[in-house]
Parts: sequence; structure tokens; C-alpha cells
Amino acid sequence: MNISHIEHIGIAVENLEESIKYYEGVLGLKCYSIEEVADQKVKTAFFMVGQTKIELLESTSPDGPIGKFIAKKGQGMHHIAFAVNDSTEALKLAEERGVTLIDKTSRKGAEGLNIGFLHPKSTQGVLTELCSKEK
Ligand SMILES: C[C@@H](C(=O)O)C(=O)SCCNC(=O)CCNC(=O)[C@H](O)C(C)(C)COP(=O)(O)OP(=O)(O)OC[C@H]1O[C@@H](n2cnc3c(N)ncnc32)[C@H](O)[C@@H]1OP(=O)(O)O
Repeated sequence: MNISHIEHIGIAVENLEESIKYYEGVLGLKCYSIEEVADQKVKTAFFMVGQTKIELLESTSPDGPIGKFIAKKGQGMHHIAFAVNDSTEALKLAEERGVTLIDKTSRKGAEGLNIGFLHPKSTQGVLTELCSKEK
């Protein structure tokens, strides 16, 4: 699997602008990027914390994964993302080790990374993302 570090922690929020005010105004972090990822029906905002990022996720549609998550559970921690060398290889390995995949192969996520998700029902309750840089 070769996980090198926690790439980011994904947090579902109702309103990106309001949440950015908290992360900047209270915690003193700096939002360095806002990006829409149409494929995932989200708008993201990123903050660097050491080597790890916080990724805020606002839904752009009620039927997207974040829209559905917030409707059921409200705002809060949504997923953990690990940096790996090759996300498609890591997905394959996870499947061989008995994990149910959401994505069979990688797709494009924020910041141009190749990403894929493991189903929380087979990862001890935590939605898990594997991501790697384009080689
Ligand atoms: C931009 C990109 C990036 O980083 O670059 C992103 O982050 S995109 C971030 C947004 N995209 C994604 O999350 C894509 C992957 N997610 C998905 O495909 C979906 O959200 C699923 C995780 C499969 C959930 O699907 P859906 O909402 O249709 O099903 P559901 O609500 O019935 O959930 C099925 C079961 O999983 C649980 N469940 C749902 N979301 C969960 C989460 N975030 N963490 C832990 N458990 C979770 C539910 O409680 C439920 O358990 P019970 O059966 O016990 O009630």
C-alpha cells in the first residue's frame, strides 16, 4: 500500500464561506485554494496544516455524496485521505485484502490528484480515500 502520510481530512460543511471564516478567523489557518470538482458535486476549500491538509466540502447538489451526507448526519468529519504512490494499484491491493471498493480505478479529484474511495462498511466505519500524484 505504501501510505506516506495523511494527505487530507475531508469535512462536510453547509456553507463554505461561513466555514472558512471559522478556520481563518478562529483557528488562524489560511485558505490557499477554492476549487469545484464537478465529478463529485462539491466545491472545496483547502488549508495546509503541517504536511496535511484540511479539505472543506460544500455540496453543489442535494443528490451528491456530500449533500446526502449532510441531510442524514449534518456537518462534520467526512473522510480521511491517505497519500500513496499509485492510487489505482493501492485500490487493487485493498480489494485483494477484502475491502469493498467504491471506485475500481482512480478518478480525478481536487488539485489534480488521482483518487479512489474505499467503502466505510469495510474500513471500520471510516470513509477512506487513497490519492496519488500524476506521474
Ligand atoms: C473532491 C474529492 C477530493 O478529495 O479530491 C473529494 O473528497 S469528494 C468527497 C465526496 N465524494 C465521496 O464521498 C465519494 C464516495 N462516497 C460515496 O460513494 C457515498 O457517499 C457512500 C460512502 C457510498 C455512501 O453512499 P450513500 O449516501 O448512497 O449511502 P448511505 O447514506 O445509505 O450510506 C451507506 C452506509 O455508509 C455510511 N456512510 C455514508 N457516508 C459515510 C461517511 N462519510 N463515513 C462513514 N460512514 C458513512 C452510512 O451511515 C450507511 O451506513 P448504515 O447502512 O449503517 O446506515
